[in-house]
Amino acid sequence: MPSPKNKIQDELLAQLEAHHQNHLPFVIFKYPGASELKAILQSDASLNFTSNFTEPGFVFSPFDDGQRTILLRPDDVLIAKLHNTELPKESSLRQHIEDQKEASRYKKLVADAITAIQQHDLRKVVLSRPIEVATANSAINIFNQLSREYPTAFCYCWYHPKVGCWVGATPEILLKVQGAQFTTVALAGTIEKSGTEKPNWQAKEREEQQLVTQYILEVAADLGIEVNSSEAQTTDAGALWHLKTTLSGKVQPEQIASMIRSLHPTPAVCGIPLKESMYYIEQHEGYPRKFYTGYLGEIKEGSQREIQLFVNLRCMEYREGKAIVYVGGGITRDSDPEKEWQETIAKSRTILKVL
Ligand SMILES: C=C(O[C@@H]1C=C(C(=O)O)C=C[C@H]1O)C(=O)O
Repeated sequence: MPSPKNKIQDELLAQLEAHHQNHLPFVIFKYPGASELKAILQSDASLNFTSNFTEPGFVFSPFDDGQRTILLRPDDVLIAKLHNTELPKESSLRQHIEDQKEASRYKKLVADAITAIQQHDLRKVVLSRPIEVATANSAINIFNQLSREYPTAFCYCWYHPKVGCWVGATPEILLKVQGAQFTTVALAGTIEKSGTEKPNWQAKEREEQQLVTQYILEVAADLGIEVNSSEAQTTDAGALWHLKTTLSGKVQPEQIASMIRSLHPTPAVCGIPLKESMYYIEQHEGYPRKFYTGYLGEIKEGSQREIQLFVNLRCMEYREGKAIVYVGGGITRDSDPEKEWQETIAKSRTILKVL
C-alpha cells in the first residue's frame, strides 16, 4: 500500500467529489473512535475481487455471495484530520412518513416468521426492509455528517462505477486481526435510548444475543481456534443500545480467510440455523439485500498483517437524489410484530438524521 498523503479535510473531500464525478472507484472511512479520515482511491474503473484476503486494499462483500468480494486497489491513499465542528444542537431529523400499507406489510412478514419459527426448525431469522427517501445531499457530504455524528461507529462512503455507491455508520465488527490476535463481537438486541440510563434487558433479547455468541464459539471450535469471551455488555450505537459480547483469541495467518468466510453471515444478520434462515430470507423478504448485511473493511499488508472488517449495517445505497436506507431486526418466537416495526423505524433514524 502506498504511504498515505496528508490532506486537509475539505481538500480531501473535494478530491473525492472529483474522483466520483470522473466515475472512478474510491472509499473514504473513519474507524470507531478515530479522529482521522482515510481514503483509498483506485485509478481505473476495473472491477477486481479478492481471492483470499491477502491483497492489500479495501474489501466490500454482498450479503449472499461471499465468493465475489470486491477489492478496491489502493493506488492512492489519503488521510485527513477530522474537524470537530459541532453539529447543530437541534436535530434536523427528517421525518420519513411511513405509509400504513408498508407497516401492515412488514408486520405481516414478521408475524408469518414467528409462525414459521413455532412450526419448523427455524430458531431465529433476521428480516429487513428498504426505505426510499429523496435527498439533496451528496454521498460524500452524508458520510462527513455521519463521521461527526457517530464517533464510535465505523463510517464510510464506498463507490464503484460498475456497482454503485453505499454510505453507512455501523456499530458491528465482523473481524479484526492484528498480528496473531483477533477480535470479533456478538451483537444483537436493540433498545431505543431514552435518557442516559442503561436498559434492563429482557430474557428475549438476552437469548437472541446468546444465540449469536454460541454460534461464533461453534464456528471457531470447528476451525480449531480457541476463544476468550467477555460477559454480555450494553453498548452504545447512536440513539440505540445493543447487547454485545467481545470474543478474542489467536489466529494463524492461513486461518484468516476461512474464519472470515465462516463468520459471515452471523445469526446477527441472518439467523439460526444458517441455511434455513438464509432460505427463509430469500423466499420471504421480497427484495435483494445486495451489500446491506454484507461486510467491508481495510486489509493492510506488511510484516504485521492487519485486517478490520465491519458488518454493513445502518447503511444506505445512494443513487442520484435518492437514498435507499436498509433496516432490519432479529425475529424469534417471542418477537412482537409492532415492536419489530418500531425497531426498524428507530434504526432508520441513524441515517435519516443526516440526510
Ligand atoms: C439487522 C440489523 O441489526 C442487527 C440486528 C439487531 C437486533 O435484532 O437487535 C441488532 C444489531 C444488529 O446485529 C440492522 O441494523 O439492520
